[in-house]
Amino acid sequence: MARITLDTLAHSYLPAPTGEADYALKEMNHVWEDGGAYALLGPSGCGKSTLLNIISGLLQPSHGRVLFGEEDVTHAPTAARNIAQVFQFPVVYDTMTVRENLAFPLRNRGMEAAYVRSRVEEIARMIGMEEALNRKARGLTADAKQKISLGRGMVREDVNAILFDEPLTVIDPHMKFELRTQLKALHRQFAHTMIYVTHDQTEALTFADKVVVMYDGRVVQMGTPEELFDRPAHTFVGYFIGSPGMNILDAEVAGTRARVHGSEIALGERYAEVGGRVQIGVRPEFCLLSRDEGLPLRVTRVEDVGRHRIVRGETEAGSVNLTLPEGMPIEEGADRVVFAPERINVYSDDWRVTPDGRAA
Ligand SMILES: Nc1ncnc2c1ncn2[C@@H]1O[C@H](COP(=O)(O)OP(=O)(O)OP(=O)(O)O)[C@@H](O)[C@H]1O
Repeated sequence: MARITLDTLAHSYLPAPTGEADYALKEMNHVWEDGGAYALLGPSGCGKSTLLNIISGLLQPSHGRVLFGEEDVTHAPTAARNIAQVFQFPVVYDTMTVRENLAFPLRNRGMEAAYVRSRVEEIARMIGMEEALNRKARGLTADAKQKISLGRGMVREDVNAILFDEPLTVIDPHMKFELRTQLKALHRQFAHTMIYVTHDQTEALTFADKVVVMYDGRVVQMGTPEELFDRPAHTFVGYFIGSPGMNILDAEVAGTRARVHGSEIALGERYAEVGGRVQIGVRPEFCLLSRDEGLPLRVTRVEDVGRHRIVRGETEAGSVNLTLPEGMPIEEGADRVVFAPERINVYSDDWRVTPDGRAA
C-alpha cells in the first residue's frame, strides 16, 4: 500500500494549451494518505476519469508528477504500478469458475496454493459468493459478475492501491447498499488505499473517509462527509452535496450581519470585510418558517418525502428550500424563512471565507 502524492499535477488534452480553460485538470497538489478510503465525486466532465487514468498510468499528465510513496511513477506503465482496478462493467473469464476468477491475480503472481485457497475463500465470504465458488462464471447475473470483479480487485494484499471506476453502475439498486457496506468492511479489514470514482453522492458519502469533490477540473474540497455538509469550501460543494443542496443567496456582509435583498440576517460569527461576489449559504436543514421574522418567502411547493418534508419557495433574492422534520407543522401565515445563524457560511467569489477573512 502506498501514499499517493500529486505534485503540481495538471493535464491538457491539447498539444499546445494556452490558458486554464484548455486544461481538463487544473494544477493540483494533494497527498492521499496510505490506507485511506477516498471517493472522487463530481459531475460528468469534471475530470474524474482523467485523474484516475493518470494515477493508474493509462494517461501521462502534461505537467507534474505522481508519486507512490517516495517513488516517482509518472511515466511508469500501468503494469509496473502494482495497482488493482475495478471498472464500471464486469471483467470476468466466463469459462473459469468463480474460484478461478478470484484466484487469477494471485496465481499470476505465483502465490502458494494453500494461501490462494484460503485468501479466495476469505474474499468469497466477504462478497457473499462462497456457495458459488465452483460454478462457472458464464450464466451468472451481471450483479454476481460485478461482485466477482470487486472480489478480484480486493484479492491481492500487496497492491499499492485499488481504483474503482463507478463500480456499482450495473448493480441492482437494492444490492448497491449491500455492496457498498461490504466494500467499507473490506477496507476496514484490509486497510488498502482505495480510490472510488462516482458521480453519486450517496455512494461517495457512505464509502469514503475522505470525499474529494471535483468541479471544472479542480479539486474544490477534500473532506469528511461531515465537513462537506457543515462547511462546504466552495458553493459548488454546497449545491452538489445534500438533497436538496445548500441555499445560496447574494448578500452584503458586515460584522455579524448579512443584508439579503433589504433584509437583515444574523450571522453566527463576526466577519472582516468580504470582497468579490459575496454570498451566504445555508442548508435547508437549518431553515425554519416564521410568521414574524426573516426573509419574506413565497412557498411554491411542499413535498412529503417520508421522514421529513421539503418546502420549496421563492424569495426576492432567489429560491430557498427548507427541510422540515416529520411532525413539524407549517403554521398558517408563516411567510418568512429564518436561518440558524451559526449554520450560515459566507462565500467570496464562490470560495468560503472564515470569519477572520481568510479563504477557508
Ligand atoms: N481523450 C480525450 N480527448 C480530449 N478531451 C477529453 C478526453 N477525455 C476527456 N476529455 C475532456 O476532459 C474533460 C474531463 O473529462 P473526464 O472524462 O475526465 O471527466 P469525468 O468527470 O470523468 O466525466 P464522466 O463522469 O462523464 O466520465 C471533459 O471536458 C472531457 O470532454
